[in-house]
Amino acid sequence: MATRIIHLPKYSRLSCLVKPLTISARTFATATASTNPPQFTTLSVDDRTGIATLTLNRPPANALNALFMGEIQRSITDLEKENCRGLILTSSSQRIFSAGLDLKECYKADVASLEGLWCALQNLWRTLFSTPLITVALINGHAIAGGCMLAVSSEYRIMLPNFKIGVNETMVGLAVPSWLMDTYINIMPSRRIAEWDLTSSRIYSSESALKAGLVDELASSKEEALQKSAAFIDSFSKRTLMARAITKQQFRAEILRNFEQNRQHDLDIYLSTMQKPSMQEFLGEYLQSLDAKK
Ligand SMILES: CCCCCCC/C=C/C(=O)SCCNC(=O)CCNC(=O)[C@H](O)C(C)(C)COP(=O)(O)OP(=O)(O)OC[C@H]1O[C@@H](n2cnc3c(N)ncnc32)[C@H](O)[C@@H]1OP(=O)(O)O
Repeated sequence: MATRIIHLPKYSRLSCLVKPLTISARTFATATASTNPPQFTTLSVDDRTGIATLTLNRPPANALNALFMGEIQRSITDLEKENCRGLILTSSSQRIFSAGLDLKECYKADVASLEGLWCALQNLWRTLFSTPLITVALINGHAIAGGCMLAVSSEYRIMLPNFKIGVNETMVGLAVPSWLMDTYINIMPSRRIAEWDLTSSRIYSSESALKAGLVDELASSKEEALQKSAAFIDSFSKRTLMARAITKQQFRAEILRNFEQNRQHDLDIYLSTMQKPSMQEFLGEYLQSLDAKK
């Protein structure tokens, strides 16, 4: 699908409202900046509605590596500049929305690659979480860990039935970073449940995720989910876009500030955990167990 960029009237330009965050040199060094055409995503924009659909397309599992995350991040930034109104994030797979971080790239990787991966995750999260665009995750498959992060960083979640969603971070031996904890708490009805979920690596079915408030709606097909996503974005009239974007920004500002203050520390924790021999040993076994399912 070709990328088409729409031009909305000047008053709907939202990107100018967002006070730029202080971006460290590291961000630029690791943002996988490239002029290459997208490899793992397709982006389409409906000229009539101003709604963009970004489709994740890195088979088989939409596992998040640095290049893929950089691509998603850049698409969001481009859409902001071009005055797009809303963004629907979905998957080309009929089974997997995203399986989270690419664990195959965490296994026996050198420090520079691990650092590139984690910084790309940080940068993608910051862009998605802080965007003034109205964001909907159309979860048409399993959404695990980093996949769940994409969903909970969005403002609204619509999921198809019979899939799994959740954060199994502690189970794989990684602590949930505080900024992602905050992101999860931000959408869950209770902090207590959020703590329970994240400490116990709880994985929900679509149906139980709806009951728990982790997702907002279920849809029986992707078509229905697309309609519901558009209806959510359309529920905000053009007149309210600026006010809502500023209000969203205010709600999320403290989480973003905490992240900026701790991002180096957060990276250090990830690097030291990943380089532990026991962690690498576990990863090798875990990857084998995924393969053994066949
Ligand atoms: C809000 C807080 C968020 C905190 C996030 C913190 C930072 C993020 C950390 C992470 O994301 S760590 C990654 C954790 N992810 C997992 O543990 C998922 C593991 N995968 C699965 O459980 C299952 O694959 C699935 C997603 C439930 C799908 O199951 P299904 O049976 O449909 O497919 P599979 O045959 O298992 O997998 C297909 C294919 O994909 C490969 N694969 C799966 N997951 C990953 C992965 N994370 N990284 C790399 N590759 C993955 C799997 O090996 C198969 O490959 P092939 O054998 O077909 O080549």
